[in-house]
Amino acid sequence: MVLQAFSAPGKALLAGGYLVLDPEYNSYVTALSSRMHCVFDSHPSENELKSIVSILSPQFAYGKWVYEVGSNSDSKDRIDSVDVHQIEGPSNPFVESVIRVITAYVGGSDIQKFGDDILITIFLDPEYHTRDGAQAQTSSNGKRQFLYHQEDITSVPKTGLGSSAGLVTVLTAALAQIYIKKSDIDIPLDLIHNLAQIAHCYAQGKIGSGFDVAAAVYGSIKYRRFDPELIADVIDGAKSVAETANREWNFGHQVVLLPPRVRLVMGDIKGGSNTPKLVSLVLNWKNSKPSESDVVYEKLNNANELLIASLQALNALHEENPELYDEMMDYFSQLTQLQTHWYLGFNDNLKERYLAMLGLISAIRSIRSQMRTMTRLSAASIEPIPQTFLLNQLAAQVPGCIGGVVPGAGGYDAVALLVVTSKEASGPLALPLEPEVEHRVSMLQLREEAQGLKPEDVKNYTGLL
Ligand SMILES: Nc1ncnc2c1ncn2[C@@H]1O[C@H](COP(=O)(O)OP(=O)(O)OP(=O)(O)O)[C@@H](O)[C@H]1O
Ligand SMILES: C[C@@](O)(CCOP(=O)(O)O)CC(=O)O
Repeated sequence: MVLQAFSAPGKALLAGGYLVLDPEYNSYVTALSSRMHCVFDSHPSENELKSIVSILSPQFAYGKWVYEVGSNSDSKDRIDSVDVHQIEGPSNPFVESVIRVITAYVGGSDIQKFGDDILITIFLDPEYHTRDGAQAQTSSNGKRQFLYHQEDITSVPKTGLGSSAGLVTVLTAALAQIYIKKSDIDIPLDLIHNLAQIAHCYAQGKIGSGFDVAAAVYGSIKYRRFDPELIADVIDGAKSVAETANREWNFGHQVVLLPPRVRLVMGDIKGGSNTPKLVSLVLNWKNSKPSESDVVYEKLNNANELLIASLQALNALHEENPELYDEMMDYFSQLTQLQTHWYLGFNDNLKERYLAMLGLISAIRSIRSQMRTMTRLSAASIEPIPQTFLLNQLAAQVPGCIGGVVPGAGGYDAVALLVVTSKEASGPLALPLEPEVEHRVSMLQLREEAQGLKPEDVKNYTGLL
C-alpha cells in the first residue's frame, strides 16, 4: 500500500455545554485550524492471520505502541473478542480501543481478513499543548511544523482542543482504509464517525456527548447527539460493532460555518478544570432541582438556538446582500465594549438593518448570563468570577469583539471570543491587550478551519517520519 495521510480538526464548543449531553438540545461546535495528523502504510505480513500494528507518536517521550492483532476467535464481532495484545509501549487506551473496534468490525462483517503489518505515525499541531520547553521541527518542504516535547503524552499540559477525539478519528480513518476499504469506493464518513464514537467511549469508559468526535469528523457543525443506548449496547456486548456502526444513528451534524469576517480567537488560561467533576455537579443539581434547572436549561437553549440561527442568518445575508454585510461588519469591526454599549446608539431602522448581528451579540450575552446562573445554582465553576472579569476585559480591549464565552464545560480552561475583523485582515489579529490581561491568558495561534476529516499530502511530512 502507498503512504497516505489524514488530518482532523480540534474543537471549541461555543454553545451547548452540558445541554449537549441530552439528545433533545442542539449545540454549536467550531472546528479549528489546529489539527491531528496521521501518516500510514501497510505491508503484507508473514503470518496472514496476524497483523502487527505499530503506532508512533514521535513528538512525545515513549511514544510508541505496538500491538499484535490475531483472528483466531470464533465470534470476532463483539468489541472485546478479537485477540489484541500489546507487545510494546506504555498503555494508551485510545489507541488500543480504535484497534479493537475496527478489528471487531472487520471480524464481524467478514470484509477482509487480517494479515497486513501496519505503521501509523501521529503528529499534532502546536496549539494542543503548552509550548514550554518544546523544540520545533519542520517538514523538509517547510509546510508543517510540529513541537517535540521532552515528556510523555500524559505529562504535557493540554489546552483542551480535543486531542483524544482527533487521535481516535484519524486512527479510525487510517485503519478503516487498510482493513475495510474495498476497491476505489470511499468509506462513508458516517461509518468512520460511528466507529470513532464507539472507540472514544470505550476508551474513556463512559458515553460522553461526542461533540468532539463529531467535529473531528464533520468540522464546524450544529450538533445534536446520538442515543447513548446505541453505544451502551456495544460496550456491554449486547450488540456487535458492525451491527451498530452500520445503522442509521439519527443524530444532528449540519454544517454551520462562522460567517465571513467573524474570527474565532481563543486564549488558554493558566489553571485548568476537571470536566467530569463539573458535569457531575451540574447533573446533580439538574436531578435534585428539576423545576429550577428546567427554567435555566430552557433559557440557555433559547440563547444557543439564537446563536446558531444568527450565524446562519449572517451567512445568508453575506450571500444575498454583500454590500450591506460589509457595511455592517465595517461598523462593528471598529467598536469595543459591545458587551455593554452596542444597543445604545441604535434607532429602529439600524436595528432592523443589523438584526442578524444584534441577534448574535444578544445570544452571547444571554448564554453567559445563563452560564453564570448555572454556576451559582449548581456550585459548578462554569463561568467563575475571574472568568467573568477576564471576558469583560477582553471585550473592552479587543476592537470588534462581539462577545466571548467559556467554551465547553467552562471553568478555568479557556476563553473563546468572536471578533469582527476589517475587510483586509487575513493573518493573525493584533490584540492590543493590557499587560495585566496578557499575563492571565495566552492567545492560541489558531482560527476556525471548518473542514473535518480530510486526506493530506504525504509530502508535507517528509523529513519527520
Ligand atoms: N499525539 C498523540 N499521540 C498519542 N496519544 C495521544 C495523542 N494525543 C492524544 N493522545 C491520547 O489522548 C489522551 C488525552 O485525552 P484526553 O481526553 O485526556 O484529552 P483531550 O481529548 O485533549 O481533552 P479535552 O476534551 O479536554 O480537550 C492522551 O493521554 C493519549 O492517550
Ligand atoms: C460539559 C460538556 O457538555 C462539554 C465538555 O467540553 P470540554 O471537553 O470541556 O471542551 C460535556 C460533554 O459534552 O461531554
